[in-house]
Amino acid sequence: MVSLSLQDVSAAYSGRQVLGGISTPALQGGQLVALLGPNGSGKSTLFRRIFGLLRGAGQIRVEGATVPRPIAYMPQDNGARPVLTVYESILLARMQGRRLRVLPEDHAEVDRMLDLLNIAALRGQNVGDLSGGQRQMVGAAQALVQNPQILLMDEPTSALDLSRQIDLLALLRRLTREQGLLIVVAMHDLGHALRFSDAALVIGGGGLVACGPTPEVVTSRLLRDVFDVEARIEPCSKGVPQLIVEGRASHAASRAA
Ligand SMILES: Nc1ncnc2c1ncn2[C@@H]1O[C@H](COP(=O)(O)OP(=O)(O)OP(=O)(O)O)[C@@H](O)[C@H]1O
Repeated sequence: MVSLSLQDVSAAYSGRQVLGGISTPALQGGQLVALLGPNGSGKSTLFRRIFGLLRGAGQIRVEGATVPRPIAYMPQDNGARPVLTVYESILLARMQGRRLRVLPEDHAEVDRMLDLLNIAALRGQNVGDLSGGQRQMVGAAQALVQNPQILLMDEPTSALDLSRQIDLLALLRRLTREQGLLIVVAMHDLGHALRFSDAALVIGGGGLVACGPTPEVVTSRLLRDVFDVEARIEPCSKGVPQLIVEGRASHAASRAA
């Protein structure tokens, strides 16, 4: 099974360090890991560093991979060329790092992704004519069509309506189980993190705040200390943990003073 571990990893832009000293235990395939942290804490930066788009100190270790390019990355803005059709842009993503000789199985994989993500109706449309949510679904298809063993997804549900957020996260979790994939998803919705992720990696203040099983990491205390939110976590009637938000922690503290 594939695994990813970080040892004392840092990242900088033009000499300005944004992240430092990030170490994690081996994140094992078969899991969905939520990457959490406030705006500007460095989630996208950490993805760029892991994917090799940024240099820095420390070690990024991938073990157990059985393909030459085990990692795929879905950035926040997928940068798909607006003049390409949805079908062409997914096919182009599949061909990354390979000679441009399209095989019948490549077409079959693109068709499979269109069906899997329920976007087959968009196949002939230009990417430039899509809505934000539709573009995001195409971005997910572009990442998945590469058949990675580790998938880094930067806020893949931020433009989706609620039912599509649930569908996509449930699909991603199913793929981790069925294919032994390790999927790391940067997200702001801590309720979704509680519901869909196995483990959570939290960054803030330029470093790692916590890494471990989600119910142990995403707690009222973390919400208060890292996100400045007063909240309770309670199981619903089906036993799924729910986040009940009361307000900003600092406002509550200043009212009490
Ligand atoms: N290309 C860049 N050049 C210089 N600084 C950058 C660049 N990209 C990001 N930064 C800085 O690095 C820090 C971390 O940004 P990053 O985008 O990684 O945060 P994030 O956690 O993904 O934020 P958000 O939740 O808002 O998407 C911020 O201070 C940001 O200004």
